[in-house]
Amino acid sequence: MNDSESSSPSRTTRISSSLLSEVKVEDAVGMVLAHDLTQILPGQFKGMLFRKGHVVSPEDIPKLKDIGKENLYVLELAASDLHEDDAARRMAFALSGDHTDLSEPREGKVSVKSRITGLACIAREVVDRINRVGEIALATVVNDRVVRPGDGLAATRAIPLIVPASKVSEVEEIAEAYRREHGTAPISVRPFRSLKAGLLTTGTEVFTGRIADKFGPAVKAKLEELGSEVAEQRFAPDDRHTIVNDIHYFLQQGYDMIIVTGGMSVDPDDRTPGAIAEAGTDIVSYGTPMLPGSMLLFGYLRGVPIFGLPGCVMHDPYTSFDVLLPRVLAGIPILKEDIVVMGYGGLNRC
Ligand SMILES: Nc1nc2c(c(=O)[nH]1)N[C@H]1C(S)=C(S)[C@@H](COP(=O)(O)OP(=O)(O)OC[C@H]3O[C@@H](n4cnc5c(N)ncnc54)[C@H](O)[C@@H]3O)O[C@H]1N2
Ligand code: MOO
Repeated sequence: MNDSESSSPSRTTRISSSLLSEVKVEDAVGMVLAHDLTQILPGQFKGMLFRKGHVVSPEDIPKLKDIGKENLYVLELAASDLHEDDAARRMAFALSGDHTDLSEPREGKVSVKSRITGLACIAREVVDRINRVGEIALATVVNDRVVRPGDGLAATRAIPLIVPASKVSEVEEIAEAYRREHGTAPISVRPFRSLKAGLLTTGTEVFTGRIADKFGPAVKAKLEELGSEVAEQRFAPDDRHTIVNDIHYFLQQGYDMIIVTGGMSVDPDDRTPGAIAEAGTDIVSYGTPMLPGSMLLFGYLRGVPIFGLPGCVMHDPYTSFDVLLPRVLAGIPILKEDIVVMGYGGLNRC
């Protein structure tokens, strides 16, 4: 806050080109609140006690004092300024695109939410540029996160109650430039395609029935959760030739994705990576710098995405498969560099 123009009974402050006059709570009966007022009761409640536009009544006075309000603002907004609610609304509108919804402003914040189950697409460079503008805040989830209907993607807020409209215009220009260049908004959601996968479970111990298959149910559950399915599961012993033949069989069936499980590490019986290569796969990466899931292989066999899944995918709830599968389902091509950068932050409980 800047200069104060008078003291008692009310103090007037200039913010940007607007005037904020303070009125003692006792003198505010009949007055219209200029912004939402928040109450925080640690462990119990955090939210609005009074909404912007509320007309102060005598019964409100003790409640206002309980949340520490001795004075309230009367606002004279200049044409070149924006109230926090309008600033947040305009920024959220400018930034958000496909499959998103906007909330109403609450306590100066507008939330951008997903309308569907899909992959959050967040342009990090835009987020950073906007947060360099100053006096405004844009917080988002990380790019490529799986979101469900109603999940938050981003929230916008002005830091002071009043911001120069030029700050918001700057945000709108950054968002518009991104849209022009990329044909999509900086914040959007990509829907998942519904793919049919061929699943080949390797391991002589499973093939011969020594142990029950635990990989099938785990992979099926992961695909179904995102709207895809295992169309057919086959079993193979640890024999390279058989694995190659089964992969080719899946290709002939026209499945959208091929998943081979087990036999991905360093034992002599681990035949899967060699078989996937021999089948003719363009291997993007064998080895993924993430734990669990470091022995995962990803490639394309005549354009069909193919995974080699290590044993941990059957055991650990979150592995490199959970990072890459949603991207494949969203139709995003996986490049070597996408896998290289998974190492930073890629150590999960393992
Ligand atoms: N010396 C090293 N040891 C391990 C390494 C390594 O680099 N050096 N990598 C580790 C990592 S990381 C993983 S993950 C595991 C798993 O690798 P594999 O994919 O080769 O798994 P398998 O050897 O085929 O089996 C391991 C384990 O899981 C059981 N299994 C496999 N498939 C099924 C199935 N369909 N249903 C039920 N159980 C299954 C199998 O019987 C074994 O008990 O390797 C680490 N070790
Ligand atoms: O493929 Mo394994 O993690 O990395 O457990």
